[in-house]
Amino acid sequence: MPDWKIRRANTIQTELEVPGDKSISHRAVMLASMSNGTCVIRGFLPSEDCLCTVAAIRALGVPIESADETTLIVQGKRRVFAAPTHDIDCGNSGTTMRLMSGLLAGQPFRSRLIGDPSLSKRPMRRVMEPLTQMGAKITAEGKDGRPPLVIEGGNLQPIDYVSPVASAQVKSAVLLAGMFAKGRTSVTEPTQSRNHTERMLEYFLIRPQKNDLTVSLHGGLTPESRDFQVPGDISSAAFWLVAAAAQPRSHLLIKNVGLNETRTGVLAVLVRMGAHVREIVENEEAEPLGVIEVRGARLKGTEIGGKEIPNVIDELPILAVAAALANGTTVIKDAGELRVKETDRLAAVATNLRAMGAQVQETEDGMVITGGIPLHGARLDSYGDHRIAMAFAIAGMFAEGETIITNTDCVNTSYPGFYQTLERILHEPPGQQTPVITSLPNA
Ligand SMILES: O=C(O)C1=C[C@@H](OP(=O)(O)O)[C@@H](O)[C@H](O)C1
Ligand SMILES: C=C(OP(=O)(O)O)C(=O)O
Repeated sequence: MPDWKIRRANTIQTELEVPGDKSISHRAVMLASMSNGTCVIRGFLPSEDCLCTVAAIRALGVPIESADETTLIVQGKRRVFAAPTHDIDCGNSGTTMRLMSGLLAGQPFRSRLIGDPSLSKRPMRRVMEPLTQMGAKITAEGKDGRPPLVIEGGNLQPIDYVSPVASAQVKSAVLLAGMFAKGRTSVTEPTQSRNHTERMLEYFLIRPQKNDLTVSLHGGLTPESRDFQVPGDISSAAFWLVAAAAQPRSHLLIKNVGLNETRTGVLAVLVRMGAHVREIVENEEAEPLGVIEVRGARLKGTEIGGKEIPNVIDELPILAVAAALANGTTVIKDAGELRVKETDRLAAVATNLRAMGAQVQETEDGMVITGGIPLHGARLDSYGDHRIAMAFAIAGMFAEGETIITNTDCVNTSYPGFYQTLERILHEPPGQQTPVITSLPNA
């Protein structure tokens, strides 16, 4: 993909939808593959990360057909998989590697998981430790628990695992392995992370139990095959939410978007920053889904930390951009996990914001942003990280002069079509944009 060239944008007055949720798409394919029949997954996200999960599951002998780009038909294999004949390539996707590790830990064969250069630098001990305690043999071929991973599984014992990190990937890896263990496996996390695995296990009638920060399940059960609707990804919506929230007179409606309470922290933060945000859950089957409406305002700084962090973890780059556009100081803390994502997101955000003229002080586990200083265009690297590319495309919409984002192919890992929507918003003057026809009641 060529470099993106971005100029200051008009106000946004439009409505749009975002592609399917990435976390939920991965999990839907994995659980459907273990089920006892055919599952049709609608609204699937056809991004590179999720297609890695599809390829990984196909490599285990599970037939997956695509009726169209966003509809998959998965023939569940009742938790009995075939040994892969080649390495499983997880590409850029931490979720694929960590969740597949859990599933493969339960299989009586050897598999090898590889990733791209970015994934090959990410820590895997966090899943190796509990899965090894359960009885799987896992070797990391990279330094200090880095990929590739070689897994020889089967014959698992249940554990009660107390995770040192609030990570949905760790929790999900242990729960997926627990499906193959003899007895009850539990995971306790330090703070609530996204709960899609628990919700989906419930939907597929595995009936996990939840007690505060502990989730447990009985091994040996086969998920009951069911069709599944994936909602739009609120982490993808977050880019447009900030673009509208930070611009007085903007008005944006996002439809068919996931509103799971462990993912909507971005809305709470934008409200604290002074934006007018409303959400309505219209449908709740496996996952709540509905509409978000945002009206822009002059934003003000806030503090983001503690228990809120797992709920906004992927939105912190775009929230840092919002902070640079807001009046006053924003403090982001307790977010050290950002250093082990696709790139060191704290360093990448601080470097790029500074290149645009913002005042940012990076800390060990966050940053302090003094907002309100006008941004100017700059040439910015994405560092191969989709969320950095998209966050700074939005920053460019508020900057004087031209912003160039290089290394933009990475956006296909989570949001194919992002640039097309960006172009539509940049080039359609407010009067010609798809109008916001529906406004939520009492708007
Ligand atoms: O479970 C998931 O689908 C995810 C969990 C989060 O990672 P951690 O579990 O490492 O916090 C998040 O950053 C990632 O984008 C997706
Ligand atoms: C961190 C992310 O994903 P993953 O861990 O699956 O690579 C993300 O999408 O921001």
